[in-house]
Amino acid sequence: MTNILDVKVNEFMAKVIARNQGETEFHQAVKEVVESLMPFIEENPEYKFSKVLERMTEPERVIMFRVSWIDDKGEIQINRGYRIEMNSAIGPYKGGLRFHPTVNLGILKFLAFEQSFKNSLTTLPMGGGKGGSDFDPKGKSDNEVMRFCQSFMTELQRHIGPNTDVPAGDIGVGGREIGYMFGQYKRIRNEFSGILTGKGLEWGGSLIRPEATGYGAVYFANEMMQTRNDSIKGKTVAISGSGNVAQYSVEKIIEMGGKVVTLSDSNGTIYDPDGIDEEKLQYVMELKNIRRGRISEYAEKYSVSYLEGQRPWSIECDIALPCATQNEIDVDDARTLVKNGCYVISEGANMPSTPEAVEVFLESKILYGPGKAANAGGVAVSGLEMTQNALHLTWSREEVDAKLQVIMKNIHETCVKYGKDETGFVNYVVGANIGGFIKIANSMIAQGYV
Ligand SMILES: NC(=O)C1=CN([C@@H]2O[C@H](COP(=O)(O)OP(=O)(O)OC[C@H]3O[C@@H](n4cnc5c(N)ncnc54)[C@H](OP(=O)(O)O)[C@@H]3O)[C@@H](O)[C@H]2O)C=CC1
Ligand SMILES: O=C(O)CCC(=O)C(=O)O
Repeated sequence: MTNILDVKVNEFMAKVIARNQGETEFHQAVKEVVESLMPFIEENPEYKFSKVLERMTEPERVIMFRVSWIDDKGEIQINRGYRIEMNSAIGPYKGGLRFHPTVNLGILKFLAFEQSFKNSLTTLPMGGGKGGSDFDPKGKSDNEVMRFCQSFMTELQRHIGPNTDVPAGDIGVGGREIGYMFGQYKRIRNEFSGILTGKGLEWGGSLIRPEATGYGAVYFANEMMQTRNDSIKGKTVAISGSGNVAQYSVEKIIEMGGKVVTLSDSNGTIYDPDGIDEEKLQYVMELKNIRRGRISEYAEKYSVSYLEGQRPWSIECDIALPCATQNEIDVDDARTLVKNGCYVISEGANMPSTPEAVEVFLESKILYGPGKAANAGGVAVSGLEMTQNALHLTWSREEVDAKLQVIMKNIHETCVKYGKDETGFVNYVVGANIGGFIKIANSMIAQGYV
């Protein structure tokens, strides 16, 4: 028999799909949230009458612009730039910029939508936003990346500000790109202010911001495991990706006594059964952040297996940390992980599991931490960077890390509060969605029908 709530979800989604045609990742992100929230909204009619969810799925503002720049051969290149200003009910728009050839409107809208909930979960005053470009930094010289970033910021600077919209990094945007964009903003506006986070330490950045997403995802896994009197010590961990989030996840897992056996990039996976130790991690950081090489070089250097064109999910592990990109765990990967004994998933990436994969994790009753809760540590420390900028001071590494740990603990508690069912099982998807929603929804109602 069809459930009345399913009918309502389907009706809601039919409207979202009709208004946002072809934006499949956005539909996916919205559906997951609507499925979690529909029972809660039915029980709390003030949210229904004020159409909060309908308003939350419509960005407050979408900015799209041309980015022209000149490559090293003197040829003009044209890319498209975006900024999605999704929701400012609880603070200035906040969220990363992604530079990757797959970037399009639908992907950025899914990211901005998820970001609004994630930022609310941190308890810090940050609204949701996301942006980027279909520019591909791979294979470009530093000068080409600089010219692109300068052109991108020449337009973006009109739309951002420390109390308006504060972008940061995401895929393809790290310290180098943030530096070039910050320099261009300062040149145009003649103003040194906290308009980006992830800045260099010498010019307004926060200690622990580069580490924060990876560390936070590991802290979140640890919090989930503690509910079963378990810990990371002695566990085998599979990690995907080899960029910012993956690298600092490895660092924290090593520190907490676990063993990381995989890393990957878009070409393939390395499998190191002895584990990636601190020295090997330094090699990965140099390979990826300075030489900008491929992870296959790790396999050659340390004589371990390289699984060309494959993701890490066939490797036996206790804990999986997807830290690459959206939809990188499909239903078959999820079944393989569970069959092989994996019982903790903490998502460093945004929406890395397909809806069918999430269903497998929830049905198996493993500890599954969705990205909007598990990877909130990055934006949380961005929020702390904003606070330090506003106060014109800097906190020590220990202070920032302590605050990050408290924030991750609180996010976990919020998920438990709203996600625990009558059997005692915690559905972290439901918990994160309801926990993130309430603060935004109440603020939107208080601020009128805008
Ligand atoms: N940086 C942050 O603070 C935060 C990041 N995130 C999320 O974490 C994930 C990783 O981001 P981050 O580490 O910053 O990005 P980086 O650019 O530093 O690294 C991305 C990694 O993922 C791989 N990757 C990217 N796209 C694909 C793809 N389509 N298929 C397979 N592999 C891919 C890259 O491989 P290759 O080099 O081959 O492209 C690289 O190893 C993203 O989902 C991001 O949204 C979430 C919260 C905060
Ligand atoms: O630090 C930030 O502002 C954004 C981080 C981010 O892009 C994310 O949480 O997905």
